[in-house]
Amino acid sequence: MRVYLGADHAGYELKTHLASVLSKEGHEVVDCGPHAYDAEDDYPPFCIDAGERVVADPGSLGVVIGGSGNGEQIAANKVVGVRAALAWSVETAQLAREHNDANVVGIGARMHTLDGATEIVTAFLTTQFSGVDRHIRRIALISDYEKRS
Ligand SMILES: O=C[C@H](O)[C@H](O)[C@H](O)COP(=O)(O)O
Repeated sequence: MRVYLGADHAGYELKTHLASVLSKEGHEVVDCGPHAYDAEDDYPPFCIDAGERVVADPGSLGVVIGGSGNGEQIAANKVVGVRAALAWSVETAQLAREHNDANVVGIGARMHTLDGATEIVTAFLTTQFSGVDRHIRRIALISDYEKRS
């Protein structure tokens, strides 16, 4: 699977770790930056870029990483067609895919160990959307609103 990664300084170490782990697992990882550690950088451009690339590449998924994951999720969700979920456990990551068909996950690197965060991201990447009618209906309501706005 193609996986787009975006972050900021707070997520830089985890992004680097994930790029290595996911590549070894056979994923095609696209690093949307930052490409060097800069303690003063800002997450929006990197997360918006990751979100745009996911939308332009159906079947791909995105991971946006910061200190909390909150701002990263907010930024990615500004891209039309992105459904970014903040996941803080394996279960919330799985539900983001099963119920919400999320195509981007936000992760708070300061909230987890590297291994713990990797487990959450792996759960997100390996879980399928359930395709259940009620979830399709709810996602369509969100998309309809997005198209009207
Ligand atoms: O929601 C935003 C993220 O958690 C950022 O990674 C965080 O705000 C960065 O904080 P600071 O600039 O204090 O390192």
